[in-house]
Amino acid sequence: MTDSTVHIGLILPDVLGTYGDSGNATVLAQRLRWRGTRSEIVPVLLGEPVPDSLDLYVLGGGEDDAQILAAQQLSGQPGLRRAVERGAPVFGVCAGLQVLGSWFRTSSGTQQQGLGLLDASTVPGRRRAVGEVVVRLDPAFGREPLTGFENHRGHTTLGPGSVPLGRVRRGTGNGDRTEGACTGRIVATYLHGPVLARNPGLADLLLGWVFGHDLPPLPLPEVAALRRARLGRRG
Ligand SMILES: NC(=O)CC[C@H](N)C(=O)O
Repeated sequence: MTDSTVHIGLILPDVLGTYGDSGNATVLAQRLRWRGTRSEIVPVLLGEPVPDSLDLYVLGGGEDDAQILAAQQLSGQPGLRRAVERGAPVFGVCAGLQVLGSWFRTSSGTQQQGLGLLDASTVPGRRRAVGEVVVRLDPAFGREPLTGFENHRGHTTLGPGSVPLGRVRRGTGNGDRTEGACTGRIVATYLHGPVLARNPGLADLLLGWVFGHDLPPLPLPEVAALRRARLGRRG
């Protein structure tokens, strides 16, 4: 952090804004506010350079054509890559995951290079995956199951340079019973929700990386109740 304000880069919300994933930036800012830390959401729109100085970056989901545009726009400039080299966390959702990967092929057969920040390649599956997802997380990413909503056709295969976030209990995820991808501090998932609203532990994992230490939990009964409902648990 350059000062006591955490700067959250919201990358291309005008292009990757279809599924409400910009809410992930709002969740991060609110969790900081609840802990008494100032933050600023910095939207980076199409045609603007990505500043390499921000503390954390989020990318959302979008349609095939939108994500081709996003990949072309982001690969033509050094901002995000420089930020990653500095150790800044990056969080991508669905199209964001695919764009952060090595390459993806869309439903119409167009193949597009991604940013290569994740070792992940994506091809269209036979049918669209739509619905609720529950994932058993690898303990490195949290102890509680990840929940969210998926709406995508892409199936993603990880190479040795990335690890999945966990294994799918319900839903499709990457398409091979794994879900999401991580390399260093780059984390991506197929889940919408916004996913950080539904999974505050994942939000705090990212924020902990910004601060360099784990953050104390925020006891929020309404968030806990929502999680229980999503997981089909009583009480
Ligand atoms: N929800 C999304 O971001 C969709 C991503 C991509 N267009 C797919 O269908 O796989």
